[in-house]
Amino acid sequence: MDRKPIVLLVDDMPANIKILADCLSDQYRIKVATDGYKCLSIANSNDKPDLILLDIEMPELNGHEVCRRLKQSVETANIPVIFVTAKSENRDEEKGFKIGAVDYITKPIHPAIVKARVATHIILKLQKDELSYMINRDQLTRLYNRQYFLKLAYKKLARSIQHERDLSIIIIDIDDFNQINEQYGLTVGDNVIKNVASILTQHCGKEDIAARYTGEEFIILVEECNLQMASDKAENIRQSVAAATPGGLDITVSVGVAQINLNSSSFEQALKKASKALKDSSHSLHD
Ligand SMILES: Nc1nc2c(ncn2[C@@H]2O[C@H](COP(=O)(O)OP(=O)(O)OP(=O)(O)O)[C@@H](O)[C@H]2O)c(=O)[nH]1
Repeated sequence: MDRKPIVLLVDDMPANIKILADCLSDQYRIKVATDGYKCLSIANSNDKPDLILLDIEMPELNGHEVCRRLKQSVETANIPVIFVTAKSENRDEEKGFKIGAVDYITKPIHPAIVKARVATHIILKLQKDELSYMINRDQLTRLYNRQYFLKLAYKKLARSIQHERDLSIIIIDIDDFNQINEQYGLTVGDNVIKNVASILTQHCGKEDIAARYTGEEFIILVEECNLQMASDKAENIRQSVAAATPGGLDITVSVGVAQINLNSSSFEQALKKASKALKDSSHSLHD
């Protein structure tokens, strides 16, 4: 773990925040919010907390409402919330869990208990993050795997339809890859795949989604990109791979491109089109 986990402390009383921060600042990076809106804004930022300690009774937006909103949004639903509150009745605690909290700490604060509970939930959160990273990625290249790519692609497609933004796909296939394996062995083959993945990542913008689609085939979903732009990008990738001699070998890739018709065609149709374009281009390569 190369970064300190982030704990967000939310309480309208600065004195309470100070007590919690004194318990936790040795081990965690601390962020603070003195109202519910600030908490939601930090939780939705790029530098998200790994855990939120949330007071319940706050003016304007109370802790229950904040927790509900956090759990309703896909952006923030997986951030664990612990209520830290003076409300100590069993039914209060039960309500906290029903809303989606993972734990419930009652005031007055006992530093050792806060530390222990925070440690437990931080470990669980980090393990969960690691697990979902592994589930969604291809182990060799660290690109997204096909299943996760398709999940993200459908979301992106819906967004592109909503905002009427062009969307294109590029398929990239390493030529004669079977021969590389047979001639140089699987380890060299693996390195070639890794190198090609890294080259195409260099051509991807922040909003592009790149994945390992099959063994020696990659796919990129490019947002705000029409057919011509996608073709240019694909050609740049093709030339970069040819120039890079991945693993010391003269590797070439074939590319296929398709723009998704947001009005009529489906994602699957665009995939078929791109695959056909890829086949046509690799046939012409071998003709
Ligand atoms: N080294 C290595 N080989 C893999 C991996 N995944 C799949 N392969 C191999 O990649 C090869 C792909 O073979 P083909 O689909 O015939 O690909 P090709 O030789 O490029 O043929 P075309 O796609 O028709 O141009 C198969 O032999 C797979 O066993 C991997 O992770 N590492």
